[in-house]
Amino acid sequence: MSQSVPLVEGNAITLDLSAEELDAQRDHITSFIQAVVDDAGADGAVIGLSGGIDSTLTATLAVEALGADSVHGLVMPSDVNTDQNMSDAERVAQWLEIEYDVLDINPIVDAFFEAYPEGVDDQMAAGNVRVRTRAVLNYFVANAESGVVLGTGNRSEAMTGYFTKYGDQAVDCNPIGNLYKRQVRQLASHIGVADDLVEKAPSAEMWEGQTDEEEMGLDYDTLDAVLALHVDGPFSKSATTESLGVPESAIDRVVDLVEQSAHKRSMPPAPATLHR
Ligand SMILES: Nc1ncnc2c1ncn2[C@@H]1O[C@H](COP(=O)(O)OP(=O)(O)OC[C@H]2O[C@@H]([n+]3cccc(C(=O)O)c3)[C@H](O)[C@@H]2O)[C@@H](O)[C@H]1O
Ligand SMILES: Nc1ncnc2c1ncn2[C@@H]1O[C@H](COP(=O)(O)OP(=O)(O)OP(=O)(O)O)[C@@H](O)[C@H]1O
Ligand SMILES: [Mg+2]
Repeated sequence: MSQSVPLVEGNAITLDLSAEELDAQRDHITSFIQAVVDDAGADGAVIGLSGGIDSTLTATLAVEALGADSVHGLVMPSDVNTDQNMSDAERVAQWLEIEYDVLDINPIVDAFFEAYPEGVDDQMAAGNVRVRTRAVLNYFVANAESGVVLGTGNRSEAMTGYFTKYGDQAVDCNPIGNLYKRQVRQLASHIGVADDLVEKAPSAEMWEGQTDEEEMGLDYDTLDAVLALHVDGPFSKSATTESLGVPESAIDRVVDLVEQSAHKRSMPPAPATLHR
């Protein structure tokens, strides 16, 4: 199955995967996780659990790939996480029967804020500190337990740069990185994740009340379709506009997000070697 060529029948876009395709994705991703852990010579995997669908699906597939004894979940509340999400994160760990710890990141984040109080009122800067603090803890556990850190980034986030550089992106692999967000939900539902988790509004929870769709100014179904048709696929701007019935401004917004975030998808550049 190709992710780079969207399926279009007439004017209907079928980003949706069939049951056979979802089974194939399930096998493909679990094989990928096994290969990453084997190649690293690691004993298992560490994953942050947020109660959101990306970490829930990734953890579920990791358990299928490695066994529950080889997956360690970290639930890392801060004062801007909802109790509902944190209890959902614990519920997922219990459902999967994996070892997990609840690590309060507030004291760590506060230490950063005390070190540089000038940044505290900058919602984005402060939110990114929360995200990067979790990355440090993921690697603390991975180093100590000879594990790899499983990322939870999906294709829609990767393409738009909707992640914190060296934060939730600081991982050893992204098992669901080939799936658009809509397909993440489909696969999660297909493999038996509870409906309330599949249907929950996506949120980075970097500040109170944040939702992905509000911040991006786009709903995921539109974003995914524009990515699949126009950015990954061969459709022109006008053909995409016509097929989806969305304004050109939505296409421009997506293209802008993709272009502006190019720096997040490559290694930090250095000047070319000067020959002596
Ligand atoms: N052109 C360029 N070339 C090289 N580096 C460049 C650059 N432009 C910015 N930078 C660097 O990148 C920094 C900005 O990037 P970054 O620090 O990531 O911060 P930024 O992209 O401003 O914010 C992170 C975004 O990701 C979203 N997010 C984060 C975490 C999780 C989730 C989620 O869905 O769960 C979503 C969050 O809501 C926000 O929209 C700048 O401070 C600068 O250091
Ligand atoms: N409070 C938290 N505790 C542990 N891990 C977290 C927490 N918040 C975020 N993470 C990690 O950061 C990842 C990125 O967050 P993101 O919001 O994109 O994914 P999600 O919460 O799993 O799904 P959704 O996008 O639907 O909310 C999470 O999947 C999880 O691995
Ligand atoms: Mg989330």
